[in-house]
Amino acid sequence: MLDAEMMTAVLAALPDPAFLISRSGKYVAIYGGQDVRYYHDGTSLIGQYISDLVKPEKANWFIATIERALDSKELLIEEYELSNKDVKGLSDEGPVEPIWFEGRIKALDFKIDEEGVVLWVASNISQRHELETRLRQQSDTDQLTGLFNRRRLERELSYHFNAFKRHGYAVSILMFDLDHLKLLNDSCGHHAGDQAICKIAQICQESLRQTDITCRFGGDEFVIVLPHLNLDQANTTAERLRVAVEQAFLHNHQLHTQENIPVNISISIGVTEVSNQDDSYEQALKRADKALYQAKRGGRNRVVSA
Ligand SMILES: Nc1nc2c(ncn2[C@@H]2O[C@H](COP(=O)(O)OP(=O)(O)OP(=O)(O)O)[C@@H](O)[C@H]2O)c(=O)[nH]1
Repeated sequence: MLDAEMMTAVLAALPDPAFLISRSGKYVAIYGGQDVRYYHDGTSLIGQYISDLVKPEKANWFIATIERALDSKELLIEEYELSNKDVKGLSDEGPVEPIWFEGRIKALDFKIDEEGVVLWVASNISQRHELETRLRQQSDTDQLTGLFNRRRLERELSYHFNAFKRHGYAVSILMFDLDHLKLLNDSCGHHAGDQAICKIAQICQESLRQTDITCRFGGDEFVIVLPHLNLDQANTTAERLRVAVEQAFLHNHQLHTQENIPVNISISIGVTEVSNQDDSYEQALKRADKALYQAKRGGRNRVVSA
């Protein structure tokens, strides 16, 4: 059997720090987590209160989580970010960058100083978190342009469609397509076609608001979701974008065929606003697609709304 001394040694050897924290947020004890590559020494925290050590917003979250663990008696698993700069009184020795933690929090069935206590094991998951973030970004991003891809667009449309239904704020959609890209590819080469696609992506990013969501839908088709813009405002935005593309290629990025004939690049845009009659975002997207088709049929380099 293990004696008390052995138990103390076992607890001290725990790879991840394990805190005992009371309902009021007092650090009662800490065990393990002594590898400075992963953790800061937390012994200076003992006897102190979370609310005195971290900013109010974060402290409130810690206290609420402790209360939830105590009241539910369930094992809670929570991810959170913390830097030693966020916690008063921690030494500088240890990781420099903020750490992503996975906290495993469980109520203990005894009290200390008449207060419920939880065991809070904080594991450093920064590497895993960074990998997850990178993978999520990659799976949401179009490789050529760096814009969001169709998969991410569907998520955004779904989110804003539901928000429209619930909160009633306007949501508009632009769908646009390069004019005569095939001709450009054939006369100037595929690389010039790629360059034109990238330049247009850049123009979108420069001329739209940060809250607008620009996506490469596929090939030479793009979709932009404009939260909080009604049809009139979306038409104005579309026209501004059309002109910006036309002007950019006319003045700064004029492309030429191998015979040195200038090639004018333009886009055709379909615009629509999500309406109460729409049962799904797909209906609105189809409307924008039809308007785009009309813009092409009407002679290209124009905006049509539906
Ligand atoms: N360079 C390049 N070309 C692409 C890419 N994706 C699609 N295309 C080409 O873009 C052309 C798109 O064809 P369409 O949209 O039907 O026709 P278009 O020539 O653009 O003519 P309109 O859209 O009718 O004005 C096809 O020839 C595709 O091969 C890409 O990533 N790079």
